[in-house]
Amino acid sequence: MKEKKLSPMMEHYIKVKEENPDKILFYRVGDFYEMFMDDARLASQELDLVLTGKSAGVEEKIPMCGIPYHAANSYIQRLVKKGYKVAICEQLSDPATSKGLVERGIIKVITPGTYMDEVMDAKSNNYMASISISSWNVCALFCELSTGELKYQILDRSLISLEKALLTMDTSEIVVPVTLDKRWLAALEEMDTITVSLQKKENLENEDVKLLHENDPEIVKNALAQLMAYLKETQKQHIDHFMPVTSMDAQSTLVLDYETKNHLDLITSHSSSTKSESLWTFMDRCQSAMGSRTLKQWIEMPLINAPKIEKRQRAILTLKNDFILRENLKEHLAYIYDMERLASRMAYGNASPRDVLQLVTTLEHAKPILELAQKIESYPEFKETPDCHSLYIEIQNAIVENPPLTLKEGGVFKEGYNVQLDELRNISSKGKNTILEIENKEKERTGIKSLKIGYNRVFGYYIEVRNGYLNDIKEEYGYYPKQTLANATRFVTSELKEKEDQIVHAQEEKNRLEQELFTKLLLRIKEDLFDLHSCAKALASIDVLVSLTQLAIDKGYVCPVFHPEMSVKVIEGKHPILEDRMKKKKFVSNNWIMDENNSIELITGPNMGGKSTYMRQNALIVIMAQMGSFVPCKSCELPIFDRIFTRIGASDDILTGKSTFMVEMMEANVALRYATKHSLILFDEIGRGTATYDGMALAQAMLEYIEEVIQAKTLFSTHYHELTEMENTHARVKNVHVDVKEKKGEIEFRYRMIEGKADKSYGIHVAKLAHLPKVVLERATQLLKDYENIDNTSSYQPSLFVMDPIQPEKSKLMDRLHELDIDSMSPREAMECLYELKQLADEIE
Ligand SMILES: Nc1ncnc2c1ncn2[C@@H]1O[C@H](COP(=O)(O)OP(=O)(O)OP(=O)(O)O)[C@@H](O)[C@H]1O
Repeated sequence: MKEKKLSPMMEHYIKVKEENPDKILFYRVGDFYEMFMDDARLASQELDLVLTGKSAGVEEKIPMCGIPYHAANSYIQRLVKKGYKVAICEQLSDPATSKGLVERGIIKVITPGTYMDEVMDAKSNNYMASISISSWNVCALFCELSTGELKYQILDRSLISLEKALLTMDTSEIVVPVTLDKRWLAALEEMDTITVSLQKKENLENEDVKLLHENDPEIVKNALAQLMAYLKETQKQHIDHFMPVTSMDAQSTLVLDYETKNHLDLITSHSSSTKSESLWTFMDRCQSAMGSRTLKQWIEMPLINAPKIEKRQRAILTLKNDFILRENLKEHLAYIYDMERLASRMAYGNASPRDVLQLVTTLEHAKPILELAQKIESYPEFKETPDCHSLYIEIQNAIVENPPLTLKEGGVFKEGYNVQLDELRNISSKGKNTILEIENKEKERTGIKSLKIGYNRVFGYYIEVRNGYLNDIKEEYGYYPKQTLANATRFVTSELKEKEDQIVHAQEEKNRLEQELFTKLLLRIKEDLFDLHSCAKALASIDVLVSLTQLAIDKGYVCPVFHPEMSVKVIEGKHPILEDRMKKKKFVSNNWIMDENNSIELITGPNMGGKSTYMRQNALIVIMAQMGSFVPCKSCELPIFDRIFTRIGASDDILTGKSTFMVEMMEANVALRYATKHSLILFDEIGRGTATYDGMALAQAMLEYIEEVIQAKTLFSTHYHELTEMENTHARVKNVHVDVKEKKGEIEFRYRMIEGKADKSYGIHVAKLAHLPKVVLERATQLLKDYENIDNTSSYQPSLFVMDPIQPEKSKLMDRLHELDIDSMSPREAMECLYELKQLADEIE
């Protein structure tokens, strides 16, 4: 018996699938994208599709599911959001005219990092990162296809720093070299939210070299070459709408690492309370998506340069004082679409006529916005910003006021824009009249009143005559029968055919010409891409400045003052979000005052007393101040901080599954190693995760180290009351505590920070508030009395020993030496590394 073989189409499918094992293959068959075998099983589950079977030549049916091609976008979006890659295998030849198997091939691969449909979340970025590794360090080159942004970060050669950098940027996909160390690859693949793609090494194409600056390190060049090769492979075209790469230079911004951003709920809120929100969503009064994204960047990267901060402050002050200017700007900003993404989509070539309309609307308002913004004196660059007005005039002259959603429907261009298009439009619209004229003429000469001319896709135009009148058709009329129906016959005449050819031809020509003109228009827009991006950036900044002004006005915030000394004077500071959320109770404001010689505020007081809130509010005030915003307090004098370290609340490590205590120690370690005199450290109940004496000993040792060596401004909350003794022995330690009132065994929280130490913990009182069983509370009270009678503190000695300080530079040097993989270094890398080691060593002196 002859062995059954797979059908040629299935054989082709299997071949393509073998070449793309890590992608879900959308295989175009007629009006559907079909998925087969494992892909079909997976997609049917992920997309709730019905799994059917296809007879593909062999006995057993092959699992199959499909989606209509016109609805593919939403399915692709769902798969990509879940981290899958989708390869689109399209029909490349027309099934109607091709003989044998229709030619098919992959036209595009859509991945989490390359997805750039218009429905993507407008306010958030979708970064993908190309990772290149040398034996010395790691470069993460972040790119956003939808905005054309390229920026890099150079990190230590450590997996943890890479993972944190990727999480900080909310990276959806990474491209790594195929040669990547197996251990690293496995760890990166384990990260839940990131899709990993491998790429072979390629050289950087000449035209992409212009994206780099002369002094960009070699490792950045490698990352760019790898990224461009990957994009070419997946997008099947060379991407040429990127802006030149920029460095995410840590030196010019206040460093907030991944943990700090999380602990302070800067971008996403981690609290389970539905009322809570992040600082970003709280502050955001931007009218455009570009503005919201820029505000996010300002929050994540506050400045450390006083003139740059003051530039933003002065702009807010101008806008605050000029009501008319502010209101006029707001009026125009309401019409600003996502110009950054629109311009990139156009340069990429997948823009729709509606996108072009949105760009025109944006540009129409860009000019008055930039003109108005010239009044903001601290931003002289707004005077130089291109308003792209001539491009606006050109597009406006081309596009109708209300263009259709897609090009297919036609009617995108204005009358008078192109002579040839007008002529073709004339012919096809006249065509309808011509057909009507023929119908009337035929009715007259045959005398058949019911005769009519119709159209179908198979026969084109035809004359339909009811069968009862067939005898009235004379031979000289030249009627050729085309189709016989039950009660009528359809004919054509040579005149009808000739007119039909003209009409159909004009229609096809018209469509082709509109497509051609639209492509030309996109290319014209692409010529101004650079200007469009600078204009978009300026509009986004103006939007943020107006938004910050409105926030300051709505909430009565004040302008912070910066000084070179390391003293802090925040009068009546408030937690911006908590203050706003409190409806029934009033938020109690608190001063935060630390003079030059003060380094540590040791905060004691009962649980629920407001210690964490006080620490967080101070960190948020610092961040808001250094991003240029006004702040929630009565007056505010601050130094410029270089970095904020936080250890607040209990959390496990989402990366490596470390215990709460371990994470606490690791975070404390980072602060102790890298904090400087200009840093701000927030330690919330450090040491509570272990036995009391262990915890207390660790806490005191850390405090002593900060006090004696680092001298960073530190807010340290604790329930170890013994630590408050340090105030007497360590000059830079100051005790503060939260005020509570105790009345007949009940406590009343005052949320006010006052000088001095707390005398009691009130833990049992708080437990009572939580409605613990009465018997448990009674037993605890009794035990507490017993404990208090044993004098524990007499054995406790606040230490005065002087520690050998860890020099941050020295530990950095040692870390680097340990990390070195000398065998895999090229002579050049070895040389570069030697220079860097020498520099580190010099810094220690
Ligand atoms: N300044 C304030 N004004 C009004 N209410 C406040 C203030 N500070 C805190 N609260 C309220 O008290 C609650 C507890 O505050 P917070 O978490 O800061 O206490 P805590 O002292 O850190 O407690 P624990 O030691 O248990 O962590 C807050 O959720 C808020 O509702």
